[in-house]
Amino acid sequence: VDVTAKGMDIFGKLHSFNAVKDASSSKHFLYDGTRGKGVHTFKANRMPETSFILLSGLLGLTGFEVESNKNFFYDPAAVSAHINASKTFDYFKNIHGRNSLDNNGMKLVSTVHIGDKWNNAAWNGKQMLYGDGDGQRMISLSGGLDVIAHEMTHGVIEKTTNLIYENESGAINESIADIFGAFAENKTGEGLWLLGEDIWTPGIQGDALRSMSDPGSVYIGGYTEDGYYPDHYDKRYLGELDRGGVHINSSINNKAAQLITDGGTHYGVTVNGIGKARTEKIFYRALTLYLTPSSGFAEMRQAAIQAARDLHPDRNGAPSLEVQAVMAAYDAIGVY
Ligand SMILES: O=C(NO)[C@]12CC[C@H](CC1)C2
Ligand SMILES: [Zn+2]
Repeated sequence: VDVTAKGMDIFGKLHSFNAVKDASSSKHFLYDGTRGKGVHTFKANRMPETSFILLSGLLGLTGFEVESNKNFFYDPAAVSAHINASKTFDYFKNIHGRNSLDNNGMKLVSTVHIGDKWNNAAWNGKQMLYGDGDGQRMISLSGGLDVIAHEMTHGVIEKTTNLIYENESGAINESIADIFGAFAENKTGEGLWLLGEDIWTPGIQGDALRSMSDPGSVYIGGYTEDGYYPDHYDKRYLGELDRGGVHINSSINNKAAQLITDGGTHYGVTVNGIGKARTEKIFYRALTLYLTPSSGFAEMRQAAIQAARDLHPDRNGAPSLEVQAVMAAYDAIGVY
């Protein structure tokens, strides 16, 4: 039976959400049958992430039902994952008309409390997995809506272009995950362009895992020449660490997306921004119609221009403002 349940998220905020009540045991579970084929959230009781990722990927293991006491749920990490998965489902449905990750209502399965103080989250091809963080570097990653939407976008990418997860195509994969992570979270102000800011270093305010508007403001250590995330194609990481820099070079395309949205001058190139509503449609169309599994930065530029031209045709032979913004943004990050 679909019921409305309540619970606190990891920030102590109270939420009401859909759950189901087992008729016989009258226990409630974190299953929301109102979105696609369902949003179902489990817990792993700190099973090591390596075995969980393997078993869930291979055998579809999902972990244990999260039970409530009457209809109040006392597992904040699970409540956060459940709420944020639902919000991301609604983002793809309402903004892009996409019915879950596969556009066929695919059930959204998440499992929290994976590993012991695991500072990470992952999409394993079947479901979302969340660590609790170590409490210093990160707290439960299910509390970060941008992180959850980032992971779910990996699922969307897999069901559409399936960009190869290494080198340039992997960086575009990561960047698209960041882009829709940011747009689904839809914060106003600086938080919009920060990734993981809600779950990153609880002791320090204002920092984040990555910045899309100012990649070079986040230190990444010895990967790049200056030790900071790159904000230009000429500064890309060319080594083989991080599967050829997928989480490093993604920042270059992230900067292009931020310039297309907000506008700005970058390395002397000025972009006139077109806003979030048009930018997110351009990237969604580029992802679902024009990118291919091996697409790198040059192909990303062409796909975004073509998508922008479809949505905002040339007028009297001149490119629309939206197409001009895309071209200028990719010029600004050195991708021609
Ligand atoms: O970029 C990622 N995965 O590909 C991250 C790294 C930290 C957040 C959770 C997982 C995002
Ligand atoms: Zn990712």
